[in-house]
Amino acid sequence: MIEFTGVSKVYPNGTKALNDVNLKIEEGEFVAIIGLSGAGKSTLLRLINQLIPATSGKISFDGINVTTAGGKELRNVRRQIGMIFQGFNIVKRASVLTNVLSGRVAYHPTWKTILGLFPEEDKQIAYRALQRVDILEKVHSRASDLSGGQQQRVAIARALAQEPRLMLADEPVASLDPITTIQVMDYLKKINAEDGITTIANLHHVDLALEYASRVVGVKEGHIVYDVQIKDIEKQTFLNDLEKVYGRAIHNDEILGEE
Ligand SMILES: Nc1ncnc2c1ncn2[C@@H]1O[C@H](COP(=O)(O)OP(=O)(O)OP(=O)(O)O)[C@@H](O)[C@H]1O
Repeated sequence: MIEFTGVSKVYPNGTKALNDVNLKIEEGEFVAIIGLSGAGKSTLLRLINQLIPATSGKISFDGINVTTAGGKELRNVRRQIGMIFQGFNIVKRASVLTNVLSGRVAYHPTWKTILGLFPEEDKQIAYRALQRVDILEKVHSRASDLSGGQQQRVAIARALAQEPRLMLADEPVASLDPITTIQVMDYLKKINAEDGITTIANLHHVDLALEYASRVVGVKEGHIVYDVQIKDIEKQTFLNDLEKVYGRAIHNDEILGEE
């Protein structure tokens, strides 16, 4: 579904964030990207929907070269990719419904969406998306009145309303407490399992990666240094392997479940 071939990213200030990355992700996978702060995880994620452009190499999404796509073709790719951020990125002064309906904008002419003219069918899609994350009762609340975990669920509902085939989650739980973290990860996993939506999540906690992902990819200094299918590995082997990614062993107190 997604293929990186020799992809590098150098930011305008000269920072080499990714260096000759080759990576293939198949439909339906739940991939956790792990690595130290600054390793290049966010860059890797954002290249997929061209939030940032690659410096060299090729990224394809279902055979479409997104690195050269523009206009209609790029819009078509982006429509299929939902995105969730650490800071939720929802419009706080707007209602929950308005936020979720914004996931539908790519399906309509801009002038209609600016005027808030969404067809009834879209509202039904938004209600269903909110139901999936058990927050339908908040549909008319102002987003700013919700807790962080609830706001992230609204963000997931907005991404779902887009009817995506791929979900990119950039540190989706980094701002949440451990209990809310589990809830949000459970929703992402459920959506991946039930809808077959391919999911790629940057995660700071390695035990979340181990528990929720089907595959873990480790990034270090812009290179992919680790790539494992979770079903093929014992927990202790996985923890030992993390030295390749973090440059040192992981201690028990760095694991969420041990906090
Ligand atoms: N817009 C930018 N301009 C210049 N350098 C950048 C920019 N964005 C990221 N970088 C640099 O690129 C490198 C990779 O950053 P990236 O955000 O991809 O890492 P990360 O693994 O996601 O880190 P974190 O876990 O802290 O979010 C870092 O050295 C970072 O400082």
